[in-house]
Amino acid sequence: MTTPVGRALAIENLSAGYGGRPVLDRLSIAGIEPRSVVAIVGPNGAGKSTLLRVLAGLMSAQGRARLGEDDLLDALPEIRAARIGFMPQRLPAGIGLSVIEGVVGALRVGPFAGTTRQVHLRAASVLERLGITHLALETLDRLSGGQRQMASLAQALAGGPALLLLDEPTSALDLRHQLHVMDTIRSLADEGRIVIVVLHDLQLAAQWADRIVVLRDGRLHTDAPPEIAITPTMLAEVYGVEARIERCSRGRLQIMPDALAGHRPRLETRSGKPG
Ligand SMILES: Nc1ncnc2c1ncn2[C@@H]1O[C@H](COP(=O)(O)OP(=O)(O)OP(=O)(O)O)[C@@H](O)[C@H]1O
Repeated sequence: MTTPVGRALAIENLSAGYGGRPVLDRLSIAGIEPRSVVAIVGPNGAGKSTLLRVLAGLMSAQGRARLGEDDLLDALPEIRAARIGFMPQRLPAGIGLSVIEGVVGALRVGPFAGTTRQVHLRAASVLERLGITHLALETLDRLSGGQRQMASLAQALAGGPALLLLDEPTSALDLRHQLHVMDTIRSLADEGRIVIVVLHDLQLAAQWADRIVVLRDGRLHTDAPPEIAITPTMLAEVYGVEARIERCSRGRLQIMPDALAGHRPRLETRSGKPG
């Protein structure tokens, strides 16, 4: 894939909501450099998807979100299409296209300029990169949840955008595909892109992200590298969970949730009865 020009992303005082109900509240995330993977984490309803939708231009907001020289909130649709690849939490149903037609469609609206043959070759190479060539002719509507996620990811990264916004790309995937997708995300960033990925799996976030942004109630709670962001205190404050954090033999963080904060776990005796 072509290497995009590196552009830093800066989010300043972003506020957004639905029908007058505020969700994001003056959210600022300082300079996100090209080649970085930023994991957005936080409890259900914290505003993670809303943040991605705002950055993708799918809802209006106050504040600024600058990608290089462009303010994404004011950008023309063609500028956004050229710069951003967005993978929603769920691909809309009722699309009668095959997997490869979906990728070709994404290339047609994006910045990729080429002959019909070039567009099809590019679409085929994207499917190959994700290991889903065998799904090329399957209808999107007839795929399993995990297969749909892979097809949706293929559409998002097809045009080689500078900024990739991925909303829970691994939530329906088996272990092997999770690793494949996170590995692909890492290599996409290493090519010069920014990848912002919403994840519920903190273990994956700790292993693959350069930076963890924790949202709580639409506000920034923490923005730091994994070793600093993921702490028992953060897990208690944000998720209401008591957890231990240890390092495995490879030095990676291991998160072990023990109980809801303030609740003692029921200990089983050998006889299987609570002790
Ligand atoms: N289309 C919508 N209309 C009205 N309110 C919405 C809409 N989408 C989301 N919300 C509300 O905005 C808040 C934030 O939702 P959002 O989907 O951004 O959270 P999230 O952090 O992505 O959650 P999850 O982890 O459950 O996916 C929630 O209170 C939700 O009810």
